[in-house]
Amino acid sequence: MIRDHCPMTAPWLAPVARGAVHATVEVAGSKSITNRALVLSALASEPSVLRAPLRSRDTDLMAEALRTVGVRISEGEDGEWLITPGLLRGPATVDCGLAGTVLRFLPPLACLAEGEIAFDGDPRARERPLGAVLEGLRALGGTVKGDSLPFAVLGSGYLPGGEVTIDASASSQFISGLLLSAPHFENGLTVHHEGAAVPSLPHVAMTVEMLREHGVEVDDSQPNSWSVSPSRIRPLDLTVEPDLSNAAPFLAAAAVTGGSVTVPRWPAATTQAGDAMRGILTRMGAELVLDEAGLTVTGPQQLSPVDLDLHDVGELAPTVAALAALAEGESRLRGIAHLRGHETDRLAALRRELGALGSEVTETEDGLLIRGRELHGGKWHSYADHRMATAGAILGLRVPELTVDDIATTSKTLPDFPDMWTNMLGTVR
Ligand SMILES: O=C(O)C1=C[C@@H](OP(=O)(O)O)[C@@H](O)[C@H](O)C1
Ligand SMILES: C=C(OP(=O)(O)O)C(=O)O
Repeated sequence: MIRDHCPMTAPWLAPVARGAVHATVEVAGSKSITNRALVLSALASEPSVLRAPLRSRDTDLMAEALRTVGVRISEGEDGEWLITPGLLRGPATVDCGLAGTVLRFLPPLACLAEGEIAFDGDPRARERPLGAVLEGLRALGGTVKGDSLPFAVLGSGYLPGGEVTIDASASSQFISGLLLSAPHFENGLTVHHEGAAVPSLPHVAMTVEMLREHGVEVDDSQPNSWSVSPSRIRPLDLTVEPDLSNAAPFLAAAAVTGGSVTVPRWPAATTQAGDAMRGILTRMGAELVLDEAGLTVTGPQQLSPVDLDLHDVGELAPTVAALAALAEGESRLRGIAHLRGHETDRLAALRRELGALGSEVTETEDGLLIRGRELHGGKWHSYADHRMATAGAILGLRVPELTVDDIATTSKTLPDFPDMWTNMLGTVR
């Protein structure tokens, strides 16, 4: 039986910054890297070690799902995950929660298991786009009952694989999910995308890089086409980078208060989409330094509006929308129609919630126009969306009497968020 994620009932009064925020904030591991690493470790030829993994609802769901299909995952003394691959088998039930990565990365892996693997998740997960993945798996020789959540994969321990064309314009995770399990498809995989542009391509680049780093040959030399040769996956020994998209609200705190926030261990090179915050904050007038201490952002007196195509980095949109609402002038966020299929319809949610605080927001076909205005307090609804909740917290730094209805929903990727936020504000001056 799949349970709904239980929201915290008491509304959270977002703390107001009484001055410029000055803090160093350690941010936990990347969700995207952790969940890819778990899948690859489950399919690797020998046991793997995952150091500093993200522990959150999304990553715990991924680990639990892999355990239910036969993978051994235990925790070491320093919080590292030790992952021992096993024979993949059903019957099993996978709870996807609201995690796009579990929903899109595990059906291909389930096709490699023997027996029936049933999938379900939160009510909203049933609405998130998925059909192209299941159709693609059928075309590759898999047996799938159903076209969206709940559905079941009837595995025979073997998937022929080969060539398939899908429309991945709703989510890059359709491509990443197929690629991650493809080394174990009998004939490997060539997946072509046909349709409007694939969003979030850095996430596909992350998948390709992690596969290559562990001995898998991937050809991504042609646009909209990816080929994976059948191969063994080398075991992982990986230290997970901090989650740069989760770091974004803390950096935003410096930007909106004219303060200064450092996030240690910011990687010099990365495939994480969150790294794009550097360019975005610079365009909004912040100063950035990347050195041995990490990334330090120092906010300007007044944020400048921006015109941004966020197609590649859509998961940053709620944070950027909060910044735009506090900037002077009109900002335009483009290329993010696919956000309508995220944890909630993020375009509608941002329009509604920012509008309710007095912001002037227009929803366009592929984004938002946001005019910075004096805002007033009110109730900020998070719609079970961790990034809506953190966007509310950013606004609350400058807007008194703003309450976030369900701050606990941040546990999807950042379980300590409320304490981290309050501790950061302990160093206001
Ligand atoms: O593969 C991943 O780890 C992700 C891909 C992106 O999904 P979409 O392509 O659906 O936007 C991103 O928004 C999500 O937060 C994580
Ligand atoms: C879109 C997101 O998550 P998911 O992995 O569930 O798609 C996100 O974290 O912003």
